[in-house]
Amino acid sequence: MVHIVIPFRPSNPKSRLADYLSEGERQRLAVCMLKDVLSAVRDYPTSVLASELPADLRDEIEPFADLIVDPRPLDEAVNAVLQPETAVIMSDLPLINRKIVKGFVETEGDVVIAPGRKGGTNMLLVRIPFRVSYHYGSFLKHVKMAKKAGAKVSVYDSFFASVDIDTYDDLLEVMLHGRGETKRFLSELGFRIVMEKEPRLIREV
Ligand SMILES: Nc1nc2c(ncn2[C@@H]2O[C@H](COP(=O)(O)OP(=O)(O)OP(=O)(O)O)[C@@H](O)[C@H]2O)c(=O)[nH]1
Ligand SMILES: C[C@H](OP(=O)(O)O)C(=O)O
Repeated sequence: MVHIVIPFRPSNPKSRLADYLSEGERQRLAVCMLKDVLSAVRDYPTSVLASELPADLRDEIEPFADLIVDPRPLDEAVNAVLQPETAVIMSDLPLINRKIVKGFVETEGDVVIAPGRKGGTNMLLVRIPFRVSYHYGSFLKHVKMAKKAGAKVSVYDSFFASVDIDTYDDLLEVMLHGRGETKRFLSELGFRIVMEKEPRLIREV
């Protein structure tokens, strides 16, 4: 069975949202998104690969996944645990669900990628030895690396899996499509959708 690894950095998360959310709000948002991802992968053995893990967070996550703490940068930490039949699923994908994860892990290919918008790698499944190289257009890098290794590459096409939460505009997608803890948290913070020619996100204070 595929083993799932979820990288997670709790310190100063989602810095691209710093103009809209306090650091405390961003930390809570990151945990809510992680918990929504953990709910989506609950049919598979899962490890959360955390850069650090304060005790309160450890207690919150432990019931749902094994915990690996590795302070090294993302690529190093993931490559240290990556082996065939591993799926790396990012912790900032609050719209994925069990059906999407099942379809992803059952997709044929030596390397299966669910791309993020703007060139990211939101979910990666490897059935061969492989090393990741995140950020800076990682989707194209990973496809090139896999093809250079002679691997069969499959792209898993999923809108919900493509929505990683990085910028203010991404929050609108959560309010439109979310059904879990992340949407509930943003609603508690006062975020609302204004139905105009294009739906618009506002925050009522
Ligand atoms: N274990 C581990 N996870 C990381 C690290 N950096 C990012 N992540 C996780 O990888 C996922 C995607 O990374 P980013 O989108 O860059 O997340 P982020 O660093 O919180 O966002 P920004 O501050 O906007 O770059 C997020 O779910 C992070 O929690 C790291 O150094 N170690
Ligand atoms: C982890 C990284 O996320 P991004 O920086 O694209 O949001 C990536 O997908 O390569």
